[in-house]
Amino acid sequence: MALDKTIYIGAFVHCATLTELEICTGGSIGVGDDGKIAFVIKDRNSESLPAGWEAAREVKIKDHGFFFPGFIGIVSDTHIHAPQYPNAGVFGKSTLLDWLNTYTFPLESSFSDLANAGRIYKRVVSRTLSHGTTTACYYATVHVPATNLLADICKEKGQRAFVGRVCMDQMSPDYYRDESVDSAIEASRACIQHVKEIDPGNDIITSIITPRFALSCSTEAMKRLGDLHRETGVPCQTHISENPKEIELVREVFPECSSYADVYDKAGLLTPKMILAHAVHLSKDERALIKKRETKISHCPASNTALTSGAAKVRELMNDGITVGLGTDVSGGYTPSMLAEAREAIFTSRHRAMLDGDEAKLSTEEVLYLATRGGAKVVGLEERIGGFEVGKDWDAQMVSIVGVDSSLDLYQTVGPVEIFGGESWDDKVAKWLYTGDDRNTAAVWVKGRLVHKTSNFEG
Ligand SMILES: O=c1[nH]c(=O)c2nc[nH]c2[nH]1
Repeated sequence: MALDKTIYIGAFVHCATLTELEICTGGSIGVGDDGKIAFVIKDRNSESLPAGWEAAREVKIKDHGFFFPGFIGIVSDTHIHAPQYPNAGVFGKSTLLDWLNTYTFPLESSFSDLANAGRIYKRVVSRTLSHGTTTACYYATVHVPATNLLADICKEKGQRAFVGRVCMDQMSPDYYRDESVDSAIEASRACIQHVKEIDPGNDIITSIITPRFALSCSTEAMKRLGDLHRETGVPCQTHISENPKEIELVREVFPECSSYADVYDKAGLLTPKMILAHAVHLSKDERALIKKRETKISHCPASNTALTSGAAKVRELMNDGITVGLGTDVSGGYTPSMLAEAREAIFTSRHRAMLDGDEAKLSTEEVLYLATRGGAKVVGLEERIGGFEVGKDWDAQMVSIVGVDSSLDLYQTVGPVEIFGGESWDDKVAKWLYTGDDRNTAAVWVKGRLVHKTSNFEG
């Protein structure tokens, strides 16, 4: 469907590098009818519009707001369990292995009911879009029809998504598991085929091979999934080194492997197109192997704290040259908001700094980078999304922030971000990060298509 050529006018902010934001307060970005950025004007006072754009539609930022790249889930969200959304905030005092058995497997098994799956998946996609998540890496369940439905819903609502059918053929409950290696592979192939049919060019939907984690997959299943990965080129995602008891069990179940990372490596799964979630307790040798294989990591700080899994050493991972993004890990993580996740990443890093020294601290700029450009690299789309450059897709959110006006009632302002007038632009971005929420996400676009808007959006 062709889109209107549109010029987005006003302040825009994106990550120039890991440590620097580029803030253009008087900019214009032209987006063509193909949803791609056609031009970027950083200062409207000194540059004029390219020819042919005089009659284009205009969308203007008001007050203290700005355009920001969509989150890659890494905001992009690089790790989210869509079927677990009804349990967001429900985890008690559990830790990973009892949490899976008490809360997670019973809920996921209910996705054999397609009507139930549709109700929940529609909500997850709408909710994550409302928080500015333009790309999400979803774990679905073992069920083929429900997984395919999630892909259909993402396509219909316009969210860029990686959709994975979960494989689990061992150490899983009788009521929720793959019956055999053959049936697991066949079901994975069926989901890959479905995505090929609904989006042959992976324009916005991509299938992703998803062994749940080493404990729930036999060596044979992981090897066959590794073969499927090589044969199809379809990316992969799984969990690694999240919880000490889990790691101990992996050692017992796979005595022939030298480490958790080695289990995946021996199966042919440790590749540049694999996303490993958590990576809390990796050894130096495992980090070196992951770096060598160019495998990516999704840092999930909210979940790691909620399930008391540990505080990942993100600075160490980044210093090693490993590509890191952010994941909400709903429902190990309590929030579908990447903005909240970015805050959690900052606070987890402050706790690390109290143990390891100040270098561990992550800055505002760094977590916003992880949530945008970092996430784009994790999902292999850094040429297409993550920042505002000519040729990239317009995956963006309009951040709406109004100044404090004493004539307005407390609840007539937009969300809890309070701008009193003395703030620099860096301060405004920091205030959004620390105090903002989805009320500040006035509109969201994926590949130029408006996929979410609130009453604060006029355009
Ligand atoms: O955070 C997590 N969520 C899950 O669903 C899961 N499964 C295995 N390991 C896991 N970790």
